[in-house]
Amino acid sequence: MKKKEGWIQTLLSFALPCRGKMTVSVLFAIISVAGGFVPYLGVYQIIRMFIDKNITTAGLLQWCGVCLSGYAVQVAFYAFSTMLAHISAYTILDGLRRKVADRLMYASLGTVMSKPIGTLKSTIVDRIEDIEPPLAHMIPELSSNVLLPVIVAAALFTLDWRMGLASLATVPVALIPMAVGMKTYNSKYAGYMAANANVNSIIVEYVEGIEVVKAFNQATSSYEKFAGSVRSFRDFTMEWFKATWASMNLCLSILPTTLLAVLPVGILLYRSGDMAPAKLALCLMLALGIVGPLVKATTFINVCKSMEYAVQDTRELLDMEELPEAKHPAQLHGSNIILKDVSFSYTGKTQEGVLHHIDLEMLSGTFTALVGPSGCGKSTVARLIARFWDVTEGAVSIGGVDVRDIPLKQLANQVSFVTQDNFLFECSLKENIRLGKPAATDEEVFAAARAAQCEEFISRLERGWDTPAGDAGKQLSGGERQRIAIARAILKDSPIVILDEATAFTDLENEDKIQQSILALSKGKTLLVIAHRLSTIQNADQIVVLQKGEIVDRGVQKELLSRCPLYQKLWQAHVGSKHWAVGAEAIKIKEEQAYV
Ligand SMILES: Nc1ncnc2c1ncn2[C@@H]1O[C@H](COP(=O)(O)OP(=O)(O)OP(=O)(O)O)[C@@H](O)[C@H]1O
Repeated sequence: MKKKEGWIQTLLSFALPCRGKMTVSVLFAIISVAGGFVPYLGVYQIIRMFIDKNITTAGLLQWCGVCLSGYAVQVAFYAFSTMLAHISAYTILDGLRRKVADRLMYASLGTVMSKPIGTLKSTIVDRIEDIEPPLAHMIPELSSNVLLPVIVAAALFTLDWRMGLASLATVPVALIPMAVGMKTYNSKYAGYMAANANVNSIIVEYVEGIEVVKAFNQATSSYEKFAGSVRSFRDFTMEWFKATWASMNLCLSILPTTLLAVLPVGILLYRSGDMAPAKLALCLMLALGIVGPLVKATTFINVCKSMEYAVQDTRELLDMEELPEAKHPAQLHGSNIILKDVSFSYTGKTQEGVLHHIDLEMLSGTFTALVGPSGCGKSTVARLIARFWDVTEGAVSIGGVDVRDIPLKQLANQVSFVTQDNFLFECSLKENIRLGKPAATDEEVFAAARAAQCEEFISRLERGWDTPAGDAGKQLSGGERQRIAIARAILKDSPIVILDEATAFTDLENEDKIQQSILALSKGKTLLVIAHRLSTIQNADQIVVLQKGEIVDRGVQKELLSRCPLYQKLWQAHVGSKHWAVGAEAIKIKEEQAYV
């Protein structure tokens, strides 16, 4: 089994495309730190001039200039270092988001759908963003905050090893309460992240389900659930804070007390004649210089931890298994679709199978309809043809080639899938239709929309074709949204069209328009309709009746009506529902009863 790599290794692999810029950024940070050290030396020389009574204006100006130059180098290189670190950080973030998006595209739909939408959103938007501050700030800041005390301590040891030791004397003392506070840090941080994820998912559920919440008057109980999770998040963080604030504050109070040891040692050395006053002044200045950066470095502990989680969550998405893909374009012969002894289970376990030994042939240019009770596996058949999942047993082929041997892009060009969701993207209606063929001219888009019977309702909208889908979505009926999706598929003009009908029931006018748009879409194509409205499939070349994942009969409508009890039942239910359509009240009742 492949050994799981550590998060730092993973982060470094993310940073690989920017390794040049990152290295230069670190180098600049080091130069900046070295520049920051120069003023200490300048001040030391000035103090020496005073003590030796050797003060000259030129000497003073010279050392002031040295101090200023050192400071200028520190500031300028720090700015360059942060700039490079930011450019690298955003380039890395951009690359990561693209890679995750690619993974979502090439992983099986099942793998993607097994991740809660809240988790996907929070990883792609928030968690990846969490990697930016550490990358952009930690490199220059951490390198200076760690490197500067190290250089200063080394300088102190060089000047006098006793002063060097004294300057570090309080550090181990400060580390004791810190170690106590950090004892449960990993488990507490994990708990914090879990509580945070819980709040996130409850917020997403609350917002996404707001329609149901309102419809079923669940505002109070849903709000309580939401408020409860926020409360428990607050309680958890408060408890953690209470448990650690004393030790962490103790650590932060002890860390800056370097003078407590340096001052007495320095005075003793001075009195014994081992240390000149100028050297003592320099040692005291240097000792003070250790404190600030060290305290700042402790704040990076949390930043590192949040980055660890962000890197791991991102890695998890990047590790999603991709569907194995053929490398070379396949030679397809027509657009026949053949399912040969196909069995399928969403879980991969045979005993939980949804389809059992399906043999089905759809010839090029013919119209096939799949009917059957709800949950019998109609949509699953369609998804296997579009290779949203791979079959568990058997094979699906298009144009004589197993779909697993057709590159995904080529397959996507072969098949138009109009699903029940009729998802509209956040752009204008015109652009939503153009998604079917990005290079299409406006005229081609309008022609497709006309063929899909969209023109009339789009012209009713104030901004017409340019209405943003979000605004339009609120004003469009389910049937109208479906016609937009059909227009998209007409424009795509692929040889195979799969239509998963949206609703079991629609008003007669809408049904007629949908019928006309399907007719325009399916001219000369291999058409597969997952039928909920049996009136739309009466003229199908073959109607396939599914029950519990098995084909129970197939034929044209006339044949099935004469011999297939299940089809007769479905037809009766459909015809019955038509009668109910007379009154608006009745429509509601029948919608609840419709089970096809
Ligand atoms: N992503 C999934 N993961 C696990 N099980 C699923 C998934 N999608 C569907 N199923 C199950 O597979 C079975 C067949 O579902 P499918 O959607 O193919 O039925 P259908 O005949 O199209 O139903 P409907 O007419 O209600 O749309 C059902 O029992 C369903 O619960």
